[in-house]
Amino acid sequence: MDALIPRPAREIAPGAWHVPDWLTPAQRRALVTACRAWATGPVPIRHTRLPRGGVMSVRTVCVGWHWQPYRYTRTADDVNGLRVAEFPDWMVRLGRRAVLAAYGDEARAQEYTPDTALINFYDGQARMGMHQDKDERSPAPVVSLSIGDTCVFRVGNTETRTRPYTDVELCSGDLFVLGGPSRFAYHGVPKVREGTGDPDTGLASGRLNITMRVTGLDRTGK
Ligand SMILES: O=C(O)CCC(=O)C(=O)O
Ligand SMILES: [Fe+2]
Repeated sequence: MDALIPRPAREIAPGAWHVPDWLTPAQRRALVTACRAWATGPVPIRHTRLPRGGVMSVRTVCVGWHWQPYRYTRTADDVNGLRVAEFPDWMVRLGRRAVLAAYGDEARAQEYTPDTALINFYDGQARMGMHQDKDERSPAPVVSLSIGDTCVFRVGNTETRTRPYTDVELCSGDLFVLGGPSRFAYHGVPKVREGTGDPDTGLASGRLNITMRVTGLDRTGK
């Protein structure tokens, strides 16, 4: 994003924080490399199939727990039946730093222990409709990291998928945290601005989004 236009950190709705340019260029590159490896296996990245027969336009691969509409399991039963990659400790630490950056609360950051990440890849045509992240049994924040093409991220309210909502431009390196009263707010991605990313990240085109979450499930999935 144009460094001449300052983009201060901003609370978009109560508990919903946008922290522009949070990831360093080195972190962006490292995340692209890690996500590229996860995309190949043990469970390959795929368009998630929806129960009523459609497919999502984004491609998704998960670590820690596998998400399929609308639950988490350890094995990717709707893909190849294999167990997903372990959630790495470095990602727990990154999630804690993200919570600290959003809320400035060291204790809240230290107790944050994400155990799953959904990694979404958007080409220029991909979108995500308004939805709530509600398959987790924990009110802990969702930490979202964006790399590559800029998108329009729509942050709504907890009651309806319609207005009132606020549109935010998420650029490469931006952090967004949905927590507190906005943890279960509707949100979506109505548009990706094709060709706006920085190839130095290692991503030649498209948009990568990583959301870390706390499933609230124990090891057996209960
Ligand atoms: O791509 C984004 O910024 C949001 C992704 C999202 O809402 C999700 O994976 O649940
Ligand atoms: Fe979401």
